[in-house]
Amino acid sequence: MTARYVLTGEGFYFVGRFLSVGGVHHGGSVSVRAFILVSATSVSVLFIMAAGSVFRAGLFNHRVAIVTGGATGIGKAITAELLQLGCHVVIASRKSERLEAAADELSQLISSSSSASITALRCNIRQEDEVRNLVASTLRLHGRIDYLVNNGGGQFSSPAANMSVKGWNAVIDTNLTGTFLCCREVYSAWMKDHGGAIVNIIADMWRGFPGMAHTGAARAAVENLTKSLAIEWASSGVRINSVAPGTIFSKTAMENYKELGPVIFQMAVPCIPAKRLGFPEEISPAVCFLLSPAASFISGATLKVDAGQSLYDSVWDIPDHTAWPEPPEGENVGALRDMVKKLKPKL
Ligand SMILES: CCC/C=C/C(=O)SCCNC(=O)CCNC(=O)[C@H](O)C(C)(C)COP(=O)([O-])OP(=O)([O-])OC[C@H]1O[C@@H](n2cnc3c(N)ncnc32)[C@H](O)[C@@H]1OP(=O)([O-])[O-]
Ligand SMILES: NC(=O)C1=CN([C@@H]2O[C@H](COP(=O)(O)OP(=O)(O)OC[C@H]3O[C@@H](n4cnc5c(N)ncnc54)[C@H](OP(=O)(O)O)[C@@H]3O)[C@@H](O)[C@H]2O)C=CC1
Repeated sequence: MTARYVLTGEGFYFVGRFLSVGGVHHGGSVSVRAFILVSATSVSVLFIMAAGSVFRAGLFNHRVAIVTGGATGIGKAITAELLQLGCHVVIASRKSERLEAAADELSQLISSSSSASITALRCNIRQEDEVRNLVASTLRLHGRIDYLVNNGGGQFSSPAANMSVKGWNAVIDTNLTGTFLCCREVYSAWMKDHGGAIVNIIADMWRGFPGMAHTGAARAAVENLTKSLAIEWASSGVRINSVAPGTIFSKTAMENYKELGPVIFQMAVPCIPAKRLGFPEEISPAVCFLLSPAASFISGATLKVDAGQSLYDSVWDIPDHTAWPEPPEGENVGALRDMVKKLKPKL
């Protein structure tokens, strides 16, 4: 059953709390699905999920967020969810056309009674002066910055041996240094004195990132940066956490890899315990949770949102080879040779 509601009052923090929700509050504008459990003696609302957000509408009213890369893919889903929660969102990236198109589209999500707004600002996070301008412009516009989502970034696919220094640096400068610059500027200009919450998007780089080693190195560094800043900035009331997505499909993510895009995404599916790709709308609730008061005691943490992918298989195939040095001679190597001799006739 689908209906239209505005969720107000207490209750809608995240899915885990749904079963303790006592009442449903009706109004007008956020589309939700209600699952109704009917038994012989009672009819009860089992749980309710907003199409755009599972959180309480108005949770981020009058708050201000910067989302880098907020015009596409995961960043766009985060922006949409923040807007539905009443937040003023500034989206920032390099391509003005994309930014403006997304701002136009996403502004349709804002109901006339909402205090939310969306602003598009061009910024290359690799450029220190552009990051400084982004933060200054946001403060001029809204007078505060409560949240920063470092989502802008990316990489190209290449064996490490073929990477030029320029290509390596482009990825490190974007994913690591860009994230650092955004954190530092937002902290210095606002959060140092007023607190706030930061989420850094990293990746499933727990077993390395073969085929995209530059991004694996950068994301692992951002995870460590997150921990350092969680300690250094705790006394300012700043919480900072990371979200590590698994393989998340979006049109723009696929296009980034050009003709390899469909192959890269298709190859990942067997390695995902869910046996399907993830979607940006499956990342944004984790980000909103970490920004929200529901995460008030969480800092320096990483939330994997990958359906268990990081615990499972790798897309990187290692062909059979004899390139490794022989093991040291001894009784165990001898025993192995004997075992192989006995097994061989049966193979
Ligand atoms: C599915 C798996 C999980 C998915 C994870 C995701 O993140 S999905 C999200 C995916 N979304 C994104 O990743 C979105 C954002 N990504 C990007 O903007 C780019 O991928 C970027 C980070 C490389 C920056 O690029 P840019 O053009 O602004 O950078 P630039 O002009 O400053 O220097 C570029 C230098 O880097 C090199 N090089 C670049 N491309 C290739 C290549 N294909 N081949 C080889 N090399 C390449 C080359 O050396 C080049 O210099 P050259 O030889 O031209 O003088
Ligand atoms: N999709 C996936 O499977 C995974 C994605 N990630 C990461 O999540 C983030 C979002 O990716 P996704 O939505 O999938 O892919 P997209 O390609 O849609 O998003 C990347 C975004 O980053 C922006 N961006 C790139 N470089 C810069 C820069 N120098 N300055 C400012 N903005 C920049 C891009 O905008 P513009 O080009 O206009 O600058 C774009 O909006 C990225 O950091 C990505 O690497 C992590 C793990 C898995």
